Amino acid sequence: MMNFQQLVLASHNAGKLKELQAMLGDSVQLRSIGEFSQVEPEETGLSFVENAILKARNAARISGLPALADDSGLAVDFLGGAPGIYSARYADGKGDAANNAKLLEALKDLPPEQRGAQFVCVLALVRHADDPLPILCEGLWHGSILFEASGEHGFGYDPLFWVPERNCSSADLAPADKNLLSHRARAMALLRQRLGLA
Ligand SMILES: O=c1nc[nH]c2c1ncn2[C@H]1C[C@H](O)[C@@H](COP(=O)(O)OP(=O)(O)OP(=O)(O)O)O1
Ligand SMILES: [Mg+2]
Repeated sequence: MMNFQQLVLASHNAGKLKELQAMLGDSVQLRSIGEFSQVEPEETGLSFVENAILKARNAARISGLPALADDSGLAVDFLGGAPGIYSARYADGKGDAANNAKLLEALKDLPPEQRGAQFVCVLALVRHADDPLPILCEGLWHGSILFEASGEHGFGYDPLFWVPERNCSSADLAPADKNLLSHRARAMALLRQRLGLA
C-alpha cells in the first residue's frame, strides 16, 4: 500500500479541513489547496462521486501532490433528495445562512415525521492527476430537519440537522462527537481501512 504522508485536500472549506485532519490523526498531514490556488473548480458532475474525482484531479494537477477531495451535501426526503450535489449552491451562492433560510422556508409547515434527511459524503483520493483508479469511499448520516437553527459548532447545514442518536442538532454536538458519527466520519473510517491506517 502506498504511504501518504502528505496529501493536498482539494477543498476551500475550512470546516472540512478541520474535521478531516482530526479524523486522520498525525500520520498524514493534510495541506489545503488554498496554499496553491484560490481558484475553485466548477463542480460540473451529476453525482457526488464525479464531483469528488473532479476536485481531486484538479488539486493534484495544481499541487503535484496526491489529493483527497470531499464532495458532500444534504439530501432531503421531501425534496426528492435536493439540494444534494447542489447543497453549497442551494441559495445561488449566497452562503450557509441563505442556504439554511431557504431550506427552512421550503419545509415550512411540514410535520416532523416528513422531515427526514441524510448527509452524504464521498471521499476521493487520487495518487496523481491522471490516476486511473481513484479510491472512493462514501458515508451517510440519517437525521431530520429542525424547524429552527440550534447550536454553534460545525458549518453549513449543521444547525438544522437533528441527530436522533444524540437528541440534539449536529451543531450542538462537540466537534469530537460529530467526528465519531457524521457522514464524513463514516467515509473516512472506510478510507483509513483502505490505506491501512485503521
Ligand atoms: O458536515 C456537514 N455539516 C453541515 N453541512 C455540510 C456538511 N457536509 C457538507 N455540508 C454542506 C455544506 C455545503 O453546503 C455542501 C457541501 O458542498 P461541497 O461542494 O462538497 O463543499 P464546499 O463547496 O463547501 O467546499 P469544497 O467544494 O471546496 O470542498 O454540503
Ligand atoms: Mg464545493
